[in-house]
Amino acid sequence: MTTTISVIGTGYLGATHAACMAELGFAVIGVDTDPAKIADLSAGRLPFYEPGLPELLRAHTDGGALRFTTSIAEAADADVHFLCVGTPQRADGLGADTTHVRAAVAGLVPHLRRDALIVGKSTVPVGTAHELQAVADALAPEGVRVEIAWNPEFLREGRSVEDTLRPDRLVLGVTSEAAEQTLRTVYKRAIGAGTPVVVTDLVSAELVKVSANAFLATKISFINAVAELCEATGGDVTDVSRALGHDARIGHAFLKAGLGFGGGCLPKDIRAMMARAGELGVDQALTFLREVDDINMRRRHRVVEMATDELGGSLLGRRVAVLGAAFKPLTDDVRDSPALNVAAQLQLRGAQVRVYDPQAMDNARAVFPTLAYADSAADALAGADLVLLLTEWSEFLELDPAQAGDLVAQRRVIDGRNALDTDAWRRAGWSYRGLGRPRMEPIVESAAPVAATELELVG
Ligand SMILES: NC(=O)c1ccc[n+]([C@@H]2O[C@H](COP(=O)([O-])OP(=O)(O)OC[C@H]3O[C@@H](n4cnc5c(N)ncnc54)[C@H](O)[C@@H]3O)[C@@H](O)[C@H]2O)c1
Ligand SMILES: O=c1ccn([C@@H]2O[C@H](COP(=O)(O)OP(=O)(O)O[C@H]3O[C@H](CO)[C@@H](O)[C@H](O)[C@H]3O)[C@@H](O)[C@H]2O)c(=O)[nH]1
Repeated sequence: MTTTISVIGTGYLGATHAACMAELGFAVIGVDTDPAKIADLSAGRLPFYEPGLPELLRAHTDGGALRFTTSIAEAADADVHFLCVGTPQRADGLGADTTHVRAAVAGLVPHLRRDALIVGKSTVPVGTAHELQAVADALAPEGVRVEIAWNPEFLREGRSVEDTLRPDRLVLGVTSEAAEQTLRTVYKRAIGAGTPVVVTDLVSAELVKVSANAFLATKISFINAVAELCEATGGDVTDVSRALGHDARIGHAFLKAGLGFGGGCLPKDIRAMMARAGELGVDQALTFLREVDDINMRRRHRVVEMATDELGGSLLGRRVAVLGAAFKPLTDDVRDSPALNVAAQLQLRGAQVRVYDPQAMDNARAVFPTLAYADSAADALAGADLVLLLTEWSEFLELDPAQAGDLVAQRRVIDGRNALDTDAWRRAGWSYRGLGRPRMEPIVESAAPVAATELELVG
């Protein structure tokens, strides 16, 4: 008999998980409270940009292994239920809003007709799984036993299919041997021979997830703090980072200095972790995360300062091309996007900003409708006094600096991601500023190289 899986919440995480579970051979039902999202997914249309996912979605909705509904009752007969609903930052503070995970469990459990395993994948404050178990126990129909497990998700947007089908580790927070075996069976086709599986309790599983994101955020802010030092001293953070990364104990990953981290996860998760530590009376353990957050936000202000400085002290009426709106390349996600934050700050200070992003234009318009948007990179560059690269899409890294130079009013670029080929841009007559790097002037090629014989004569 085919195992049936339900996936509750079909956003970036849930839609990916549902399609990948169908790819692994299960019958999958995806449930979401958003009817527009469900209409799109049911028709095989992915309502966001994620490489490789549209093909999986289309294949399995067409093939019948994957279907979607707004009715949680229809999920009741599944063998395993994955919780993938949002846990956004609470409007009234820094903690995570767990309303949706509670609502999902409270919505599902009364419909269950047999024992069930509900597996949390959302990122939650430590202790949530135990609270959900209490909710489930209170609402379970007579004779039905519901077990909550926690299986945190580590996928990265832009690589979510690969990360789901070939995870670098699995964390199974369980309270019974049976739950562990069920999850091992579900993931059997995804885990290669050497994939580590860490089996642990609910609390530790919840903690792994927030700790992983806090560590990644700390690594980025560490190198961005070094960038601040470089800016004060004339050092080049890209060289410092490269040299640091060669130490195998440190590594190159997540050591790229620039505009810092954004997105729907890292910023909210470090704030939620601090808030939870406060609630638990151990806030001192995580006060350093306040610094991590502050360093990160300072980078955004620094780019605005640099832009003002480049334009002689005032942004008023100056034309600024902003390349990038998504929080990173390969996604259309603009949640807490550093690029959009900078674009909005520039506009507030009187600049005429034109933003272009290859995938995130609709989402950007929805969040910042008053910003001006260009139809293409070339359109954004036309007549610009200053160019800002804020999301390192390959389309921008592949721009021909000479052709780009013909479009702008002034050949000045600020590379907020330290990603451009500096020499190529400088040789095309651009002045270049990166973050945590010295200002670089255009390279003027000398017209006639000195002949070797002349050098010998001088020697
Ligand atoms: N996006 C990622 O890369 C990623 C990776 C790992 C973990 N996570 C975590 O996964 C969770 C979801 O993140 P996301 O980025 O997919 O968010 P999202 O906002 O894209 O999706 C959440 C979905 O849940 C739906 N929803 C809310 N309440 C519901 C309910 N009661 N029943 C059914 N559906 C409901 C919403 O309509 C929405 O479609 C968060 O906890 C996040 O921290 C996200
Ligand atoms: O050296 C680096 C690496 C990343 N970033 C920035 O950090 C942010 C986050 O990047 P990334 O972690 O790749 O994006 P997410 O898709 O948000 O993934 C993170 O958040 C997910 C949700 O919790 C987790 O599942 C992933 O493991 C975790 O990497 C982006 O703004 C990047 O531009 C840097 O500034 N420097």
